[in-house]
Amino acid sequence: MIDEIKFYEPQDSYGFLSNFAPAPITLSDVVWPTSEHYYHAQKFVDPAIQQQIFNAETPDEAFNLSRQYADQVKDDWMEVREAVMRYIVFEKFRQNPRLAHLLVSTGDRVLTEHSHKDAFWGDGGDGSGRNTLGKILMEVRNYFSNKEPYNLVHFVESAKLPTQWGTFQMYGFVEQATGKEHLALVYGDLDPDTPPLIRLHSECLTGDALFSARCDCGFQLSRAMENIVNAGSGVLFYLRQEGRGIGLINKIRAYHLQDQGADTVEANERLGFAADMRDYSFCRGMLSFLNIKSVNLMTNNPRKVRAIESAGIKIEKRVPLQEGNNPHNENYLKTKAAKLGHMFDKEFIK
Ligand SMILES: Nc1nc2c(ncn2[C@@H]2O[C@H](COP(=O)(O)OP(=O)(O)OP(=O)(O)O)[C@@H](O)[C@H]2O)c(=O)[nH]1
Ligand SMILES: [Zn+2]
Repeated sequence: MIDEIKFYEPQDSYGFLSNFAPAPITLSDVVWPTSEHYYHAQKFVDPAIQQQIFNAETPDEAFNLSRQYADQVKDDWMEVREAVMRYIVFEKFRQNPRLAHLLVSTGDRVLTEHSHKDAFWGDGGDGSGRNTLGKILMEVRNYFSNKEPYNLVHFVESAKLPTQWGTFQMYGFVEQATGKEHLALVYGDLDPDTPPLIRLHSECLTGDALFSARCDCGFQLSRAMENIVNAGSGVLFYLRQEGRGIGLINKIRAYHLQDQGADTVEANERLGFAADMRDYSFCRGMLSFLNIKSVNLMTNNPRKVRAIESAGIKIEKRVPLQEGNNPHNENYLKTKAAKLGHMFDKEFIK
């Protein structure tokens, strides 16, 4: 059986593939509301008709107008229509990164416009049609599938996550290079022109879920979520980089060495690891999915700041996140400051 996605109505699942889906496309300083509007307007040389189609309230109205003026369609339209469609479908996805991510996330499934009315662009309803639109979408998908940041993570699904601080929208991603599952918890509405308050939180099962006081992770996690809710909007990225990238079992090995006197950096090194094995480059994929170009980043870690910047993300402001200092993590925090360069206030680690 072929794995196929059939789409048609823009409000149905995979409706974003339809030309009727709202997807603003800017060309020569004007904004076309949908690819359908643009496509129909190109049939005419008369600028008045083009303008009328541009102004159509809905894509259905744009379609109907083009039928109304059928006798004025330009002579070579049948020769150029496929090229026009290819161009505008490509622009639709290039200019709407969320849609490009969703397109790439369809993987290698066959995309079919399931249209009873159309056997050229669609499948004709019974599968006998040419599905030219589906083929163009698959070509465009091929292009973005091989391109950063679209190939870094695949978005899978989103759902509500009510918490003690407020209700977040949780987005699930799969990192393409490793198969790891990462989360973005979005609170409130993100404005594309304002850098949101974000936290890139590396997984620490012991601190985040098991209340460990050996580190500051659990305390930072709750404060970060609280801060985001208080700010009115923001994103907590939960990155599956357990143990600074060495994994849970190796972190227990490292803790064992620390119980015997090693510090957090020495323990990693004795196990044959670098002090910090994390790679943040895939974060660009999640940020681009959320249309975030610059951020206010909650962290004390200068390596994280550098890594994020070198992954192409602009840090507008660093927001310190000093939480949970206690007798059990006193040495851990001091080592972080001395060897990893964490920027803590003197009072926090005294
Ligand atoms: N290998 C190792 N990992 C640890 C140890 N203690 C905590 N971790 C891990 O360190 C990571 C902490 O990550 P973050 O909370 O992002 O903290 P950070 O990189 O110090 O930076 P900020 O909190 O942003 O300032 C988590 O993945 C923890 O599992 C340890 O002693 N050894
Ligand atoms: Zn921790």
